[in-house]
Amino acid sequence: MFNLRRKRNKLKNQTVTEKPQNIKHALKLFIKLLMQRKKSIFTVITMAILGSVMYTAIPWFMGIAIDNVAKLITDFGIGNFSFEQVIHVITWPLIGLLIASILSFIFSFIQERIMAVVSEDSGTYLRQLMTDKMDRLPLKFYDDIKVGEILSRNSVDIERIAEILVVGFNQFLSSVFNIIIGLVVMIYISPILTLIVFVLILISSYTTMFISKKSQKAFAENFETLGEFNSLVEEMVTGNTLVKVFNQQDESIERVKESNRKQHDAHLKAMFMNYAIYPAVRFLNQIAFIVSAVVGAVFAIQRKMSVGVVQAYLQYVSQVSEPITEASFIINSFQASLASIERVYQIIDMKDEVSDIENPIVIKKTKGQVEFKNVKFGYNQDEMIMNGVSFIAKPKQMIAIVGPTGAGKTTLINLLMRFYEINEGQILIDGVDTKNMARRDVRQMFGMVLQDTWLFEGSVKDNLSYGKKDATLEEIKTAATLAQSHHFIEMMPYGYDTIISSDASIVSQGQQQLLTIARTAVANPPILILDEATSNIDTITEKKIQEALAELMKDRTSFVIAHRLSTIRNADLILVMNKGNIVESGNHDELITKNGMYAELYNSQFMNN
Ligand SMILES: Nc1ncnc2c1ncn2[C@@H]1O[C@H](COP(=O)(O)OP(=O)(O)OP(=O)(O)O)[C@@H](O)[C@H]1O
Repeated sequence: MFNLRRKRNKLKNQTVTEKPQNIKHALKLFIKLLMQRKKSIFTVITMAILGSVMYTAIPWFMGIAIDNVAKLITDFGIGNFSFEQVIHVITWPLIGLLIASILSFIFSFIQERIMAVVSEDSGTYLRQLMTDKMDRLPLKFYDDIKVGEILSRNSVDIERIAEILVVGFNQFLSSVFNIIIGLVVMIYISPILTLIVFVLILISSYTTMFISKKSQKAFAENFETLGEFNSLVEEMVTGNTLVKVFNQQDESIERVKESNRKQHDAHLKAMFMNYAIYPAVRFLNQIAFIVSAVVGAVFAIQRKMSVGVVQAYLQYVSQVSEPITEASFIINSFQASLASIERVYQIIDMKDEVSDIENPIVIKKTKGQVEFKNVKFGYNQDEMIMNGVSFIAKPKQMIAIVGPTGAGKTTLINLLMRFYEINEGQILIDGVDTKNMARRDVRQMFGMVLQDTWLFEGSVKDNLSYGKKDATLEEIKTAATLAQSHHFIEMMPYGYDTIISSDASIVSQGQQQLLTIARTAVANPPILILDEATSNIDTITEKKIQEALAELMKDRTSFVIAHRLSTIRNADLILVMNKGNIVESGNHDELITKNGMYAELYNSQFMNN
C-alpha cells in the first residue's frame, strides 16, 4: 500500500542507556538548564547551606543541654538539685534547639518548594523546545527515528530530568553541605578523631560500592544460569523423542548436569553475598560510629571531651557517613538523568529544515503545469536513487505512475510535495522552481487521496473543511455530493454535525474513502495525488469511489499511482519507473508499440489486478 514519505524506518537510534555518552557535555547541558533560573538556584543553594547549618546546630544544642545537666550532677550530686534548676539550665539550649529545628524545616521547605517550581518550569520549557523543534525538523528525521522513541524522549526523559531536579538535586545539595558543615564541626571538636573517622567512612563506602557491584553481578549470573538450565530441561523434555532417536541421551544428561552444576555455583555465590557479605557490609558501615563511640567515651572519661559533645559528635558521624554511603544511589540516578538530558538535547540541537527563502514567489492562480528537470536525489547523500529524472505534466493532464515495488513512485511524489530537498536539478510548477516558493504554498497546491484514510475525532463538517477552514456549509455539501457522500451523511444521526473518528464504526472503510475525497474537493487544489492501490472494498462502493475520483480529477492535473488498467489506458502520460528512475514515458499505445518494460508489465500479472 502506498504510504507517503515514510517507507522505511531505519531504526538506527541508539538503545536507551543509563549513562550519558559524553558526561562532560551532558553536565554542561544540565548546568545550562539550571542557569535558566539563576535566581532560584542561588536561593536554593543559600537555603541548602542555611538548612545544613541549622541541622548541624541541633545536636550542638542537645549537647549543651546534656552538659548543663551533667554539670548540675557534678556540682551538686545526684538528687541534690531541684527540678526548677534543671529547667533553668536546659531552657535556653532547648529553645535554641527548637528554633534550629523550625528554621531547618523552613529552609528545606523553601528549598523544596522553589525546586518543585524550577522542575515544573524546566519540564515545560524542554517540552516546548522539543515540540517547536519537531515542527522545524526536516521530514527525513522521522525516517530515522521510531515514533515511540520521540514520545519517550518527550515524556519519560523529561519526566526523569524534572524528577532529578526536584528530588535528586535537593538531596545532592543537602548532602554536600551536611557533609562539609558536619566535617568542619567535627574537625573543630577533634581533628585527629575526625581524620580517623573520615578515612573509615571512605573505606566502608568504597567497600560497599565495590561489593554491591559484585553482588549485582552474582545475582545476574544466577538468573542467567537458571535461564540456561530451564531452557536445556525444556529442550530435553520437548525434544525427548529426537534425543532418543539420535541416541543422544548420555550427552543430553551430561549437558544438563553441567548446567545444573553452574547454576548451583552461581546460586551459592548469590546467596553468600546476600546472607554473609551484606551483614558484614552493614557492620563495616557502623565501624566509624563504633570507633567514635569508643574513643569518645575514653575522651569523656579522661575529661578531654564532655558527654554532650561526644553525643553531638556521634550524630555528626551519622550526618556525614549516611550521604556518603548513599552517594552511589544519588550518582546513579543523576547519571540516568544526565543520559536523559543528553537524549532530549540530541533532538533539540538537531539541524533545522532548510528555511524558506526570503520573499518567496507566490503563484496567484495555479494552472497546474508540473515539470521535473534533470532531478537527482538520494535519501542518503552517498546513495543516489534518482539520477536525472525529467518529464512535463501539462495542466489538467492525468499522469499515471507505474512500476514494480520499490521503483520510486512514492519518492517521486515526496519530491513533488517538497518533503525532501533534491540534490540536483529543478522541480517547477507553472515554470516556477519550487525552491523559490514557501514550502507551505507548494503543499497547498496539492490534494491527496490516499489509501490509508485519515479522519480525526470531530464532526463530519469539521473533517470535510480540514483543508479550507472557512468553507461554507454549502461548499461542503457540494463537495460531498461530488464525492457521493452527501446521501449517507444525511442518513447519519446528526447529519453533517455527527461526530466521527477514524476508528468509529459509524463510517465504513469505503465511506471513509469517500469522505477523504470530499475533503479534497472542499480544499479544491489545482493538482491531485491519488493512490489507487486496491483495497478490500465491496464492488458497489468501489465503483462509487471511482466515479467520485473521476469527478474530482476533472480540470485538475493529477498524478495517480496507478494499478487499474482503465486508469492507465486513459492517462495522458504514463511514467514507467524502475530502480528510482523513469525508464519509459508516453501514452499507452506509444509504450505498447515500444515493447519495453511497460509492455512487459502490462502483459504480466502486475497491472491486471
Ligand atoms: N525514507 C527513506 N529512506 C531511505 N530510503 C528510502 C526511503 N523511502 C524509500 N526508500 C528507498 O527508495 C527506493 C524507492 O522507494 P519508493 O518507496 O519510492 O518505491 P515505490 O515505487 O513507491 O514502492 P511501492 O510500490 O512498494 O510503494 C527503495 O529502494 C526504497 O528502499
